[in-house]
Amino acid sequence: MKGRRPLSKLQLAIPEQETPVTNYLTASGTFQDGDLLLNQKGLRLISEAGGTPSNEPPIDAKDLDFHLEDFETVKVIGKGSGGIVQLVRHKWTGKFFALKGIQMNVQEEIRKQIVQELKINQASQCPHVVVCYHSFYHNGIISLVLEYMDRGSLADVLRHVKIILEPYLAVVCKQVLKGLVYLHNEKHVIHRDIKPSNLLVNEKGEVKITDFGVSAVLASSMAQRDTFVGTYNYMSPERISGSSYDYKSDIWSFGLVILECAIGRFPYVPSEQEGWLSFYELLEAIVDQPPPAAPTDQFSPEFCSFISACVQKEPRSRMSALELLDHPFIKKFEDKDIDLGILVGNLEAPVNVSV
Ligand SMILES: Nc1ncnc2c1ncn2[C@@H]1O[C@H](COP(=O)(O)OP(=O)(O)OP(=O)(O)O)[C@@H](O)[C@H]1O
Repeated sequence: MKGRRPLSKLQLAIPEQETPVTNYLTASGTFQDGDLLLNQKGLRLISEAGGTPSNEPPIDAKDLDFHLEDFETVKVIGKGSGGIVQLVRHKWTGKFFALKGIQMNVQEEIRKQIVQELKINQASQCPHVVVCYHSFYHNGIISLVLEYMDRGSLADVLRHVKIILEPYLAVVCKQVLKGLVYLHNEKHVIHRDIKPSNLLVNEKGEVKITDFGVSAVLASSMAQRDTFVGTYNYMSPERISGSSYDYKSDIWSFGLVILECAIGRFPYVPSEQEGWLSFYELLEAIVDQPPPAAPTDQFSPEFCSFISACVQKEPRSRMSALELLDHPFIKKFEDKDIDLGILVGNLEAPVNVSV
């Protein structure tokens, strides 16, 4: 197949920003948008009614101790389309965090959504969603202080282990589904960018969803304008074809990710073929072809049925995250005491530090 591009390069650049970021800066360099103030000292909400800074910031008092200068860089641990992710150490507490920097040269509409999502992010309290402890805005870059996940992402894990066996996958699925139930049923947000690099793992074997804030918003803006940054690979048929979509769109992406973990390759690339697919080939495959399935001769009926329940082309036919938690595939391994820590424990941590 000629003229094909690697899957990882299926990206479009963000167009020039329409409104310069400086338009949103106060004289002191603080970023202000409606009821939100963001500067080097962190995020504050201004009371909706009075328009003056609230006496009660929505974040814990302890978070106010976070200043960018209080972090020292240990090393760069990842690179995304929006910027780099560094492992940093908080000088006063000695604790390690992942500091993710995102360039703010985006259009006003997207910037507004980012700001909105940051509020949701800071309030998030679920053991299966990566905690965002704090956010800074400085010199055109938004920095997020995230919980450090010392085994990286599922994409990193897959690079080492190639495939993940069903018992371990069931444990991964259960945790991701709990995170999705939290996002869908409690926070009422669609993640929009479920993919292997957004599912993070730590040494304890905990799996957590990340990036439901900024990157998800960048991705979601594609439906409204041509500013999509990221990958189309895991997009549901309704979403990639520009139709309206809901929480079930995340379930499609989740099913595709889990199938990829099981078979060791992106499901839309046949095994005999190189990992290359143009955007239009991918679009055609996702929209016009039958959904991918787990090979019945290699996987249990429960697993095949689980994948099928996720990757139904008709969103209404897909199970919800809550329903999937009760699926026989999840139930099958529930009392087996499977420790994912054993699978990821042997993998190299991005750096040799204990958190
Ligand atoms: N909280 C974290 N703890 C540990 N590693 C992380 C953390 N967040 C991100 N990483 C690492 O950094 C990498 C890059 O993350 P980032 O979210 O910037 O981009 P991405 O999801 O890979 O791609 P894109 O920007 O296109 O969504 C991840 O794949 C992961 O390996």
